[in-house]
Amino acid sequence: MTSAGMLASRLEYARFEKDRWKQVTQVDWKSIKDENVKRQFKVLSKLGTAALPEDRLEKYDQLQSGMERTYSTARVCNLNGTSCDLSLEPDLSEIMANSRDPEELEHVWLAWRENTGKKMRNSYKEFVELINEAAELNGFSDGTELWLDVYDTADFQSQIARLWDQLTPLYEQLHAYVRGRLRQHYGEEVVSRDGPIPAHLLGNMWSQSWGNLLDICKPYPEKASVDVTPQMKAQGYTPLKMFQMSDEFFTSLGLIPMTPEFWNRSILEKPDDGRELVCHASAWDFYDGKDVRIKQCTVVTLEDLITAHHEMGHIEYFLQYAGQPQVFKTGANPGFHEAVGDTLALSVATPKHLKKIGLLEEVINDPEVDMNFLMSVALDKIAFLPFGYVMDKWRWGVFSGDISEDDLNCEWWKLRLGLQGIEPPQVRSEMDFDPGAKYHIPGNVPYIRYFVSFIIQFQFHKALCITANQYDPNDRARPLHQCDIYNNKEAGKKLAKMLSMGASKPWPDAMEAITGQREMDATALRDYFQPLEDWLKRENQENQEIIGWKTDEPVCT
Ligand SMILES: C=C(C[SeH])C(=O)N1CCC[C@H]1C(=O)O
Ligand SMILES: [Zn+2]
Repeated sequence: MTSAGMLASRLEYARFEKDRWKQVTQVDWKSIKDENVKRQFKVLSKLGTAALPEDRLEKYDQLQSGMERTYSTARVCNLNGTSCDLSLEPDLSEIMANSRDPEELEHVWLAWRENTGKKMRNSYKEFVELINEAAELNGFSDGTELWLDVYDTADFQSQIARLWDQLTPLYEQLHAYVRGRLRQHYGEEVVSRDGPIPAHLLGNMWSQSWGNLLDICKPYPEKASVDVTPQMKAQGYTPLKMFQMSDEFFTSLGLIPMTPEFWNRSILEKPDDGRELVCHASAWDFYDGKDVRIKQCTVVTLEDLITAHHEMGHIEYFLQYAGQPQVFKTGANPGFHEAVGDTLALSVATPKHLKKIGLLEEVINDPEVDMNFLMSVALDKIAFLPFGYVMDKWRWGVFSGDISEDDLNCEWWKLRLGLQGIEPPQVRSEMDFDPGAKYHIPGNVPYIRYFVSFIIQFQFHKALCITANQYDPNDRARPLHQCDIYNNKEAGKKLAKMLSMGASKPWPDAMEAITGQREMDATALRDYFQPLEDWLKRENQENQEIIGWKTDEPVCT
């Protein structure tokens, strides 16, 4: 469909939404006794960006599709300039993951931002005005209030701040250890003893997950690591096989199998016919209980096998709540939708499960192999937390006006330095717009959902592991990080019960259905990583690593 065609259908749908909204506002729905019906009206009483006058909505869509197009068509040159057609997926992501040449990493890091964020700065400023205009038309103060309304939680932002405070000590231990290993690898000239970590050395274009540094950060380098990418390639894995394996995990729990429409209509590999595609992985619901699809430019790596489970989690959720009224066909809150696949992936990534599926020859019951595994999970899950927070803490500040439009980039780097303890390879300025180098900013996808997901997926995992008799808090022989719920129908039943609720009840009810708790709680995450946290404290003490980082060096002027 052309962008003009997409625009026309967007406007037509906005007209439909506005008509429906006008009808709803004429009903005294707040006095309806039936809780389920009242809840449906409450959802329909919010209009979102469709409240904008048509010319402003058209501008909103034009700005967003323009920024997304800039992002998804960006190409950069390699270090020596012999090729200038490198795209993010797979080229630049592969370099950021595997290159150990600081000069090449710095070049790719800078070139990507030059060709994405920097080109979007003015569009984004105008886009923020329209988000705030839509918020006010919905009776909210700004875009932040509009975005957080879906959580229906009065003190949501302070709950997030509290969760991050609880997890900062663990993050600082990991940060100190990783900085130490990177300093050993690259030398003190490149990585200091007490400063922030250079962002381009962390194995990922946005420093959001550090799992690609396992070769440098493995606690016991001489012992097996669980990055089974080589075995996947050696066994001739294909993207299709990766999704079939994920489907098999879901059905082993008694959950709903992927539909024929899914297999016939999904795009599981980057097309090689020159079609431009937004390669960022996504899952799509066509709301008929059968037509569900994934679009993912999958490569054969463990990282993409985990992402495949992440996206299949969205699909399973779509299928489970297909019987709900239309307005309830979504997650209990956006974090729930992001947590489903990751929860199952916590079982898939275990050495025990990788052996079951033939990707690990043997699982040596060796505490050092175990520590290597825990480190691989922490490099993704713990490293991610401050990034997940920064992405929306910055946008909340921009929408509310706490961050002025003249300070967009330097306020971004103040948060990146303060919360993540990372610094850019070169001092940045307000000529740059580095937030725009991350898909979810031009794509206008709220991000705190992933922070919420990384907390609650451990609550879900812990509850399902207890149900599957794979974890007993009082039995050290069965630690949480070794749990694999594969094939357990009881755990599957408990998960399905929560998923089938969709958004028909407030999210604490859905949380209670699976965990017995009614709030987000970081205890399960801390329990999972306890053995690693103890190890990190000993290791950092032995190596006299400094915990924390200096913030006096300018990162943006
Ligand atoms: C996989 C998706 C699509 Se819903 C995604 O955007 N994620 C999953 C983890 C965090 C975030 C990212 O890639 O930045
Ligand atoms: Zn997702």
